[in-house]
Amino acid sequence: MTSASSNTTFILGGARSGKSRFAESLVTATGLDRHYLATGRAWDEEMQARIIKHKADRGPSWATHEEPLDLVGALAAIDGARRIVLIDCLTLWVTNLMMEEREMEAEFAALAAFLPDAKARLVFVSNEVGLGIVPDNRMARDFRDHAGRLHQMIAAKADEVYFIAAGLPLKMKG
Ligand SMILES: Nc1nc2c(ncn2[C@@H]2O[C@H](COP(=O)(O)OP(=O)(O)OP(=O)(O)O)[C@@H](O)[C@H]2O)c(=O)[nH]1
Repeated sequence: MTSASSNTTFILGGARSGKSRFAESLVTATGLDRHYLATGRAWDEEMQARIIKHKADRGPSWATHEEPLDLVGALAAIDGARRIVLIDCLTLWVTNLMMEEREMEAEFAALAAFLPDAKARLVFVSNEVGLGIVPDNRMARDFRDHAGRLHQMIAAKADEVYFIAAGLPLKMKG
């Protein structure tokens, strides 16, 4: 559970590591107004079905927001005291920014600048994609590097950081 004073939590883990479930239980335990900010897009039927199930599993006590690119704009629109926002997930945001050929460092800097001013508590979820072998193509290497830089920035600013493996949280900071 996050401590009462923590404002930003970062949850990092592999695919199907249980990070989203851990993040959702952490948010629920705070008793604050729950907001889910999805960066993912329903690009095929499998993803559509997965999203429908995720929404049903979260239930009506969550407000759902979907924003693939303007993360800071979406956070600013949701922001407010007594609120907690689960952002799921940063690697999909990085993917979407790369597809639109956005200036990554500027996007990351805008997010870094927003964090200290946020009135809502923020819980970021992301995929650790840097533990395998070096990808054999340029785009995948760029993606891995952007994600790694963004993760370092968020972890440095977060009050609490967890790494999730096999459904088990390892607290790394806070
Ligand atoms: N657009 C949209 N996407 C959603 C919604 N709910 C969940 N998602 C997406 O579903 C993704 C997580 O689902 P999964 O692929 O099943 O989980 P995972 O991240 O591989 O696995 P875990 O580590 O176990 O959480 C998130 O990154 C979200 O972007 C929603 O309401 N709308």
